[in-house]
Amino acid sequence: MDHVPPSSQHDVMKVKLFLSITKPGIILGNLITVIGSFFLASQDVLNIGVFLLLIVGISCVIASGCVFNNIIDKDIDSVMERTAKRVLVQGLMSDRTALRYALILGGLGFLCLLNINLLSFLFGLIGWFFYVVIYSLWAKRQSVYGTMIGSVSGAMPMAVGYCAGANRIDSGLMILVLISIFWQIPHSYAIGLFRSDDYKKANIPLFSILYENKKVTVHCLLYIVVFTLLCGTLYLLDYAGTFYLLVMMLLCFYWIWLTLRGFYTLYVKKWARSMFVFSIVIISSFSLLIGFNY
Ligand code: HEM
Ligand SMILES: CC(C)=CCC/C(C)=C/CC/C(C)=C/COP(=O)(O)OP(=O)(O)O
Repeated sequence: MDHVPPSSQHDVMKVKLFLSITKPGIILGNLITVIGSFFLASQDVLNIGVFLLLIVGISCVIASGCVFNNIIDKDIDSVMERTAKRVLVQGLMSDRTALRYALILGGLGFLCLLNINLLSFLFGLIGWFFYVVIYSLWAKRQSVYGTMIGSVSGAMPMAVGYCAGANRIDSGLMILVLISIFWQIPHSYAIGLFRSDDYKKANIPLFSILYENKKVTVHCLLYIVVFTLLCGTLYLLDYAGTFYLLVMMLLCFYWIWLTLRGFYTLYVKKWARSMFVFSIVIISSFSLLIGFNY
């Protein structure tokens, strides 16, 4: 027998809807990079108040962007198997409610970032603008460069974290942004390969759909080699220590080896999925290492 009263069950369902429409997986992934870059930039002094404002602020700003994306992408999401069960596609929430929710999340998030410093606020705004306006409204549907544009937005949470800790633009910030961009492109090309049927159905002009697998693999390899060099540069400029360098180089070489296997694999989707999983492993390890090994 079910002992939960129907009204509480209804409330739990509602909370779940409001949570899932914010894409919690993407928020959590970004939070790992935000925390790493904040700890790296904070060096000796860790301001707990700023840390809390940062976590709440950037989570709400990303959540706002993701709810807007859900509203804009409803037609695309409805034809892709992976996204067909999303809240708005299923009609479980009205667009109007979602829009109000996105505005409240954005307002709250930007207020928190503004209370940290102007740079954190501005980088948050750039990230939101790139994701909602340039990526979701235009590039994802129209341009083969959609992934590059999306990756600019995805790099901004790291810039926000860095500026919350250091409040300046310097070589450390620029390398972190580049590392994030060069990581995201193979991350999303891999997804494009193992979800190719979905993206074809939705008519999304992804690089990994328009070009043959070998060319995509060559591009992934180039991005990952540059990512490796950038990781090394962070050590050379003294932003990270020897333990960071050793572990990162091992992980990068493994990623390069995994990419090379793409040239002769017969199971492209299986290989692409392993590239996606490893991209998550390497960015999480990177964030932990820069955060704890000054
Ligand atoms: C720093 C930026 C990024 C981070 C930290 C990140 C992190 C993640 C994480 C942790 C997941 C798994 C959780 C989930 O599926 O909800 C994921 C999935 C995904 N990411 Fe990323 N991502 C970033 C950028 C991008 C970019 C630029 C794109 C595409 C242009 C992208 C597209 C996707 C898609 C489509 C999935 C779902 C994959 C699937 O299950 O089929 N991500 N990302
Ligand atoms: C400050 C700020 C708001 C930064 C943005 C952070 C962020 C959301 C990063 C992910 C970037 C991205 C292009 C994801 C794919 O979206 P998609 O719409 O192609 O994914 P989907 O198919 O799962 O909807």
